Amino acid sequence: MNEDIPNTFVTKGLTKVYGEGPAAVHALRGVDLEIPRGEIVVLLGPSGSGKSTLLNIIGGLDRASDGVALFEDQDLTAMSDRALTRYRRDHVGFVFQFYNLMPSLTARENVELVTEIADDPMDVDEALRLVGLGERMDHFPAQMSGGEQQRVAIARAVAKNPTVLFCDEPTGALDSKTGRAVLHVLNDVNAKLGATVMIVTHAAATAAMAHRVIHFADGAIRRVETNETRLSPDEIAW
Ligand SMILES: Nc1ncnc2c1ncn2[C@@H]1O[C@H](COP(=O)(O)OP(=O)(O)OP(=O)(O)O)[C@@H](O)[C@H]1O
Repeated sequence: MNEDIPNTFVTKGLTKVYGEGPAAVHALRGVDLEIPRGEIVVLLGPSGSGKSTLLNIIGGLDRASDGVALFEDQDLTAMSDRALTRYRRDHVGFVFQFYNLMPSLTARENVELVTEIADDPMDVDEALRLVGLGERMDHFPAQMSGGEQQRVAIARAVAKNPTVLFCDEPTGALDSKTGRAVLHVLNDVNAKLGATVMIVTHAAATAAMAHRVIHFADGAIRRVETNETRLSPDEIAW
């Protein structure tokens, strides 16, 4: 993390076109964006409006067609594949709707998969305690509820001490109680570790816990709001 740079991400004219000619899909149509360091940012918008595409590009999983995406002072759009892989490994944690845990490994071993290759990892037990699974470290995914599995996935993502945590529909498969518990964990990760947290969701009420809310439509940003007061996940109407 470079403390002298106020924004984790800056994008200028970020454009993504899938396919060519009449079949071309304009997923991002020139997105200009600033994501300040250490914020929780929620991205809202209709299905197909480009939210995941943006996350994938600034998360180093996909390439832009045009425009610039800066992470701190590094231009992701100019990086080699190798540099992009290193960026992901050193700085980025991902949490998806489906947890992608290894079924044959315990919670602790799933997290160790990441800490073994990370530069400056957290202690594995500490990461599992942070998500409230201190007592479940030796359990396998099949022995856990959906919310618990998602918390293992979050522990795995945060254990490498990421600069930024990307969450694509992190509560999409969860009931309201477990969804809230997962949002609490994301709040804690932001507050205690200082990670910038970006959440794509269809659960619009989640926006109340964010510092900043970005509304997407048709591959472009329509509106950015900042919340003067933020709600705790407990106060969010589901
Ligand atoms: N690999 C791909 N090839 C072709 N088109 C794609 C690809 N990925 C996404 N798209 C298209 O790009 C547009 C933006 O998709 P994206 O997944 O970013 O939207 P989204 O806002 O995240 O949607 P959702 O809320 O449904 O996840 C959509 O029209 C989608 O069909």
